[in-house]
Amino acid sequence: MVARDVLHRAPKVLLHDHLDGGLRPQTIVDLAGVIGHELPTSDADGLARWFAESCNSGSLELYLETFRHTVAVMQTPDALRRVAREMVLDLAADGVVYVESRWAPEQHLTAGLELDQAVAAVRDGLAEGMAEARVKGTPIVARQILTAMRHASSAREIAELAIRHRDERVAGFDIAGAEAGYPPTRHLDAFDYIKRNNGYITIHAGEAFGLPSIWEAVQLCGANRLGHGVRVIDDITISGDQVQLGRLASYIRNVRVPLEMCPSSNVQTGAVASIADHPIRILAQLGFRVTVNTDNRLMSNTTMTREFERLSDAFDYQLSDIRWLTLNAIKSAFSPHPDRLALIENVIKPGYQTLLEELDQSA
Ligand SMILES: O=c1[nH]cnc2c1ncn2[C@@H]1O[C@H](CO)[C@@H](O)[C@H]1O
Ligand SMILES: [Zn+2]
Repeated sequence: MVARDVLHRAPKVLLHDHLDGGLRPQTIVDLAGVIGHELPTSDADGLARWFAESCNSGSLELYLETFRHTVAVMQTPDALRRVAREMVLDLAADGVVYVESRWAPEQHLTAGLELDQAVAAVRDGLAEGMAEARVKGTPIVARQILTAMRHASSAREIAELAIRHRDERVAGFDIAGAEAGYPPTRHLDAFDYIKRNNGYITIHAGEAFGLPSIWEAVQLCGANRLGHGVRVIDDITISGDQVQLGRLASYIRNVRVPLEMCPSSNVQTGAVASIADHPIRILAQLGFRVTVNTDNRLMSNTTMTREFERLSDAFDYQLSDIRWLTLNAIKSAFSPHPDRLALIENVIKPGYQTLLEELDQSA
């Protein structure tokens, strides 16, 4: 098991974190006060508990209902900028050196914002957060992923928005929301648009629904990464020390499709029974391109440090395992290859080297 302090200091990479799932409780209270939005409680600690408890139902649909409150307070450029800036600062303080933060612009238009304005507000918040983090000595690279809601019909418009802003810190395109009943192929035209424009796609798939969703995402929609993807385990048969991969699982492993796994979130929505039962362990052993993510820090009352701590507890992961997971993540980022190499060589490898040497000396 790796000590919390070591995990905290280790450079970390976060590919799957929802901007509207990571607000500071006090910020929700502040912003709700300004617009007169009614919250379950106006006490920040009480609100943090309310989110975490409401999200423990074992149902993705109930889990998603809580976003009503965070989305409600993120409807103006000021609010979006503040939330984005604070997200960057909170992650930098947790030792995250690279983040792709996702959110669904179509959910932020109720006060009259235009899609492009909303994206610009988040871009400005990211820039402010990065500049402040650099001054604090905790540099971080922050980008956004634009999500379309899978039950809605704006996906093509959001795909165009993502391409239009790709040179302004928009790294890629995603779909999220309730999975059962809303297969990825509902939005084929959006994915097609992204592909034709050489953009990048991640798809929430294999979380609340199984292999057909994963297959569509990868083979019909051209997903470069899978959000969660936990159910790929359904295509793997294990009996004793015999392991048999089905064609889909083999394909995903062979072409190195990154799996954005979110352990705490998966337990809350019932995708897995417990951290100890999480398929991440076996998938990592089998050599899948596994990454570790927070999904929604507010709803899961978590951080990257905490996710690694829980895995390290459950599976006796060592710092070398955390390093492998982090390298998987940065290799899978939607940023230019030379930028990723620079982060690996200048930040991630040296960061782990220092920590590993410290651990050696104290052993
Ligand atoms: O784990 C998840 N699975 C599916 N959808 C999610 C998850 N977490 C958040 N969202 C959805 O994504 C929207 C944009 O950020 C959120 O508003 C929420 O509805
Ligand atoms: Zn998610």
